[in-house]
Amino acid sequence: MALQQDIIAKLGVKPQIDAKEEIRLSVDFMKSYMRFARKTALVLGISGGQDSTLAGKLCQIAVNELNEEDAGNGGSSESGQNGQYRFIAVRLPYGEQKDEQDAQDAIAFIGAKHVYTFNIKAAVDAGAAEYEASTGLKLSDFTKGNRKARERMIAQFEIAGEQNGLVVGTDHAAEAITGFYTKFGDGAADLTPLYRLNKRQGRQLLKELGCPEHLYLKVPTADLEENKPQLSDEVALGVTYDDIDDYLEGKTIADDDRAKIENWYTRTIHKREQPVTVFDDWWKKVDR
Ligand SMILES: NC(=O)c1ccc[n+]([C@@H]2O[C@H](COP(=O)([O-])OP(=O)(O)OC[C@H]3O[C@@H](n4cnc5c(N)ncnc54)[C@H](O)[C@@H]3O)[C@@H](O)[C@H]2O)c1
Ligand SMILES: Nc1ncnc2c1ncn2[C@@H]1O[C@H](COP(=O)(O)O)[C@@H](O)[C@H]1O
Ligand SMILES: O=P(O)(O)OP(=O)(O)O
Ligand SMILES: [Mg+2]
Repeated sequence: MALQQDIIAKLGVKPQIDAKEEIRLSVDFMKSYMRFARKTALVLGISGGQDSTLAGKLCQIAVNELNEEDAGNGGSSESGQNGQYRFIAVRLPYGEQKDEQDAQDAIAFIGAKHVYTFNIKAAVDAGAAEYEASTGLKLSDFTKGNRKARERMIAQFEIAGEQNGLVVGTDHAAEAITGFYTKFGDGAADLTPLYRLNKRQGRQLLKELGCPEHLYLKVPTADLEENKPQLSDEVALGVTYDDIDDYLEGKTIADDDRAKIENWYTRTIHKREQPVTVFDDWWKKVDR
């Protein structure tokens, strides 16, 4: 119980939310951070899944409001340019994506005005071939999957670096607790507006925003492994998001599910920390 309370506090999860208030919190956070950082673009990969649909919609609302506020000030913003704020949605398929239509539906729902398609296949395959040629070893399908997530990260940082932008991440409490993301892949971002929400709270926000049902009821998948196409997160984790969400809301769940979640949490502490230094001792307290 003590660990559960500790995790809930660390991840900042509320047992109940008001969807309108949480939308406002995320939008205002992104607007004020963009003004602080003097950045004019938000960059995010849109996969066709729940999390990027939600984060993308919040980004679009944030830049629309910034542009309206600047126009209302007669264009007398710090930079003096009206309509300067942009949300850049990035499609990042590996070859052809089976659920491409969902990604297009997400972009339509978001109302994204700037969309790039960056096919990561050539870069991923070239890197994988180079690994095999240089080491003489076979690259596993699993590790090649993580390479895909990192290639997506590189593409987004390249766009942000060139276009005065910030990379938005979709990490939220139900992913953070299990460390279910690729370290320095989709785990790498400049700001994470969904942080604190669990999976069902994300769905609540999407409903409030008028999202088509098929996008927020979709089975969550990282879809990184060729040998296991569209493998659901829940199968890979061995625990359901309903159980993870209940746990994060402070409820009592079955002992074996609790044990699985806490085991994922402990094994992945390193992903939620900065790279370890001589000054760190968190790892000395981990019971392995
Ligand atoms: N949200 C999603 O659906 C999503 C997205 C991407 C990836 N994933 C999943 O996340 C998983 C990622 O795989 P992973 O976690 O094996 O790879 P990873 O690359 O994210 O993390 C493993 C790496 O972390 C480092 N590391 C491991 N233990 C460490 C420790 N104790 N201290 C410091 N560094 C350490 C090592 O460099 C190791 O290669 C996969 O199961 C993948 O399917 C899920
Ligand atoms: N195919 C994809 N196209 C664009 N962006 C993608 C794609 N797959 C993943 N992403 C981005 O990565 C995060 C994490 O995805 P998970 O499904 O949680 O692994 C996703 O929100 C997109 O921003
Ligand atoms: O991150 P996304 O958008 O791919 O959502 P999900 O994790 O639900 O697949
Ligand atoms: Mg996904």
